[in-house]
Amino acid sequence: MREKLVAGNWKMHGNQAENKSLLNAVVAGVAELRGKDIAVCAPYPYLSLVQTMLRDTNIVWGAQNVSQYDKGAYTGEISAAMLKDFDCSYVIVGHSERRALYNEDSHTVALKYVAVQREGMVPILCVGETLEQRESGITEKIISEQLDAVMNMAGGASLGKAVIAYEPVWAIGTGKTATPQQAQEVHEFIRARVAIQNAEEADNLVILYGGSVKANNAAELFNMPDIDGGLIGGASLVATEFISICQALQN
Ligand SMILES: O=C[C@H](O)COP(=O)(O)O
Repeated sequence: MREKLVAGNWKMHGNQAENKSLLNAVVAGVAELRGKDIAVCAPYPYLSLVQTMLRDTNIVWGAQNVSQYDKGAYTGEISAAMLKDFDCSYVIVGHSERRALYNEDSHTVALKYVAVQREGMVPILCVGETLEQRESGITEKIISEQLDAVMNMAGGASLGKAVIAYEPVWAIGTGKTATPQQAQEVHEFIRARVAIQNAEEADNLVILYGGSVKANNAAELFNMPDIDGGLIGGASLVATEFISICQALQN
């Protein structure tokens, strides 16, 4: 039985005061949801703050990126071991903003994925197509390439302890959500693709949907058979919205 998960991705937003007030509200608002998997992925400078504020709560925290290297002369980079040192649970890898704005290719994403798993954390691997790719009918080809880079990684990246987030690029921050049916179709494809290599892992794999999830559409999305929760951007910055989205896990 797969556990559903809601993970907030704060992206590059917030400051100490705003983060404290957001977390205070969210912690109180989801306290009754003990047993549900809830995470927030904060910007690096706030890792310590988030770690401290979430101690003894039912929310875990994650990071939004990681270096593919273990250690060394990589100015400005943050290693998986450093994140683990702050009790990080999840690390987003391959977000479309990083693929598009920082030229992260699927091979680099796969190296990051492996680095996260090596430290015992759970990677949230983002995959998804642009509008142009969808309209050209190559959504499945794009997703397959992004998945295969990880599945075919030498040394064997496991999809056993991982989360996949399907994030159609055209739905991110646009207010244009994929319909539950559109999302379900791709989620089902992802699970089937993973099942070719390992049916049990595919069955247990948590696949999140991300892209303009709000309080008013979360339940409908999360009720689809292959949608196991959400990766939430903008709405994770608004306590009432994020709490309602977490509550939608119960339906
Ligand atoms: O990581 C989160 C996604 O990019 C979705 O962002 P959004 O909810 O603001 O559309």
